[in-house]
Amino acid sequence: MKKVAIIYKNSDNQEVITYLKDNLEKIFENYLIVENYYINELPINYKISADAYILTDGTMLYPLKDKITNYNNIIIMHRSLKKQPLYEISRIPKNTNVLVINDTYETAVQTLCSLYELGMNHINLVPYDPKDAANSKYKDFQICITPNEVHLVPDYIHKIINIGYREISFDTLVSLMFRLDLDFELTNRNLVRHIKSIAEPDIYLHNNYLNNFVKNHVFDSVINDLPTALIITNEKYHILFSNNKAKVLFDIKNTSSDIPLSDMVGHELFTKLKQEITPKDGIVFNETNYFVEKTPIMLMDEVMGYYIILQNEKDLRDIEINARKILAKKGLCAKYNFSDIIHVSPAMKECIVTAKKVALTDHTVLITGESGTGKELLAQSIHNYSQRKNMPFVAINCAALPESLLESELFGYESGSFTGARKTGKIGLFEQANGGSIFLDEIGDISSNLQSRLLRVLQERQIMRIGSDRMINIDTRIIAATNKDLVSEVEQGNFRRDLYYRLNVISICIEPLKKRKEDILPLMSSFLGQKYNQLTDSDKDILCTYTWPGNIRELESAAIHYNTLSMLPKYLLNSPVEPIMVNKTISYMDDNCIEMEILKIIMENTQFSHGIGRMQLNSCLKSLQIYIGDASLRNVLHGLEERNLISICNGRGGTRITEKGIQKIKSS
Ligand SMILES: Nc1ncnc2c1ncn2[C@@H]1O[C@H](COP(=O)(O)OP(=O)(O)OP(=O)(O)O)[C@@H](O)[C@H]1O
Repeated sequence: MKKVAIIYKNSDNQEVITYLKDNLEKIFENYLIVENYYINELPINYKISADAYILTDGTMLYPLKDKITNYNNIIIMHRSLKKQPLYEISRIPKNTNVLVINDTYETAVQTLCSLYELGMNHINLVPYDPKDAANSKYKDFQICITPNEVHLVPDYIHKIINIGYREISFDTLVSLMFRLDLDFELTNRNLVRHIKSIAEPDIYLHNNYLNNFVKNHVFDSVINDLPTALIITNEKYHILFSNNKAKVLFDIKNTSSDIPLSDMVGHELFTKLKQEITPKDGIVFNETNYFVEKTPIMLMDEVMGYYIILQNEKDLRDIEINARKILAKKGLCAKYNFSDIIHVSPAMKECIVTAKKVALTDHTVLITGESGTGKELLAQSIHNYSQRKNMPFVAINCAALPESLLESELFGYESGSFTGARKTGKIGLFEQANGGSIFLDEIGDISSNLQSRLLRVLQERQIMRIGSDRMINIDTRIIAATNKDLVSEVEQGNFRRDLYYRLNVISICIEPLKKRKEDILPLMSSFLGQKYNQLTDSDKDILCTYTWPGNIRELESAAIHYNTLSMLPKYLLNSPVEPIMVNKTISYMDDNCIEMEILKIIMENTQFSHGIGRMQLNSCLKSLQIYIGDASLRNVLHGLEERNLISICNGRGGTRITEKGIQKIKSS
């Protein structure tokens, strides 16, 4: 604890003396004790021993010449007025004569000067001399200002403005704080409180101090409460600062700086930290993984020190999980990963290989495939495999909304831009997905107006809200999907060619389930779990031979049916679309091979006068162990006829090969 001596000329005004002592002790709390000394009472050879001396008047320096041990720590006390009463003084009418009454003429002059310094110069202030109280020159005054010396106010004064005892000025307190090394959080906080109650002419000093206090306070608490350990060292790796996390991690108890870092972190880690560290290098300390970053602190070309950040790998992962939870709550999160895509087929494998490659870039992706083949699943997996995985994933089905609504959903709008628009305006999905990905499902269904707006987004990477004239930059990866044949849509003039080229940067086509039958049973097994073992061979045959027009979505429904009722849906059993299979094994011919086999049989059986009937054709197929139902066969024949490969005659004429059909067989 430090000792401060406040030195007065005499002990006449005990109330002020007590007030100032209390004032000082209140601000510095337990860090100092105050003792009062009065020059007129000091014995001749007495030496005042203290850490700092506060003189209430500069003229006291001379008489104190031999009584003070350390001249460097003398501070002349300045005084300040309280803020509150100044308002009342400012309302006194202009040019009014006002008496300033204090315990002495000198202190009255000091108070008067303080008032003028604070801008109270609209009134005529006159210092009062208590020793000359009878002087008639004071008799005309009706108003007085006094710092708590009400008992000295003469009777003829009508209005007394008591401004209370003057406080110790801010500069006096700051000077004391620095000289005695009392720059602590607590003293600073008390000083800030004190500043707020006093009025001082040097407002810049106040504001500077306050701003610095706020800045330091914020920096301190932010840096100390950081979830990462932070150490600042000098160029010799001596610790200058360590935040709370670093103190706990390395058991840094000594608060004084300049401790060698090696003493705290051990030789092994110190050697690593001294080396060049690439961003996010990993180290192990106390069996925990940390990512380390080391940045030199430069002054001109010289390294002055380093700041080192260590981040617990698990904390990082937790942050990631939390961020995902928040996005998930808002529905802006991709759930699926590539590992969720169940497949064994080479076709799907190839899709995933391509998708993984493209995920690591920011290119636009176009996913095509029939409905329910897993386009959204693939889109989500691409997002989650990309650098953007912790940012939003926004999906929208472009076919589900009318054009105007889709436009406002995608681009957002400014407040009041159309009837029914929200007052606050609305942020569009492109903006919401900023930093992440947007999945535009059923892109083939958007109107020509939206096609041109989308083209602009793809080209400029900027959007403009409806009703706004301001372009907003967006950093959103676009993944589009469609079950339409976009090439033929372009040919028919339904889809802009330029937009198609912009979208079709990398395209991934997911085959329908009927073309990757190997995936059916693994998918079913995953949907059914344990119950899969109850499927009979015949059930499996049915599953594998059905053509699944609804693809995996339909397969999922069939699994739910089986799970609930322990049987496959009836429509599968009685399906008009009969199985097409070879050798009853789970290896299947694709539609093209079957067509070719049928074409060959028709050619072999085409005579001048007649062709081959369906019954005969089917038995020929069976002899080749190709089993195909009548409805399916009719479909295939119809397709071949449409392409002029065969001709079908009614009645006994049967089906015959055409010249084009023969050419097709020859060229196969
Ligand atoms: N390979 C797969 N493994 C596991 N589940 C899958 C697979 N493919 C699709 N699914 C599931 O099938 C359902 C349909 O998939 P998804 O919505 O991704 O298809 P889509 O092609 O986007 O359909 P649409 O074109 O109708 O929007 C989803 O429940 C999805 O999880």
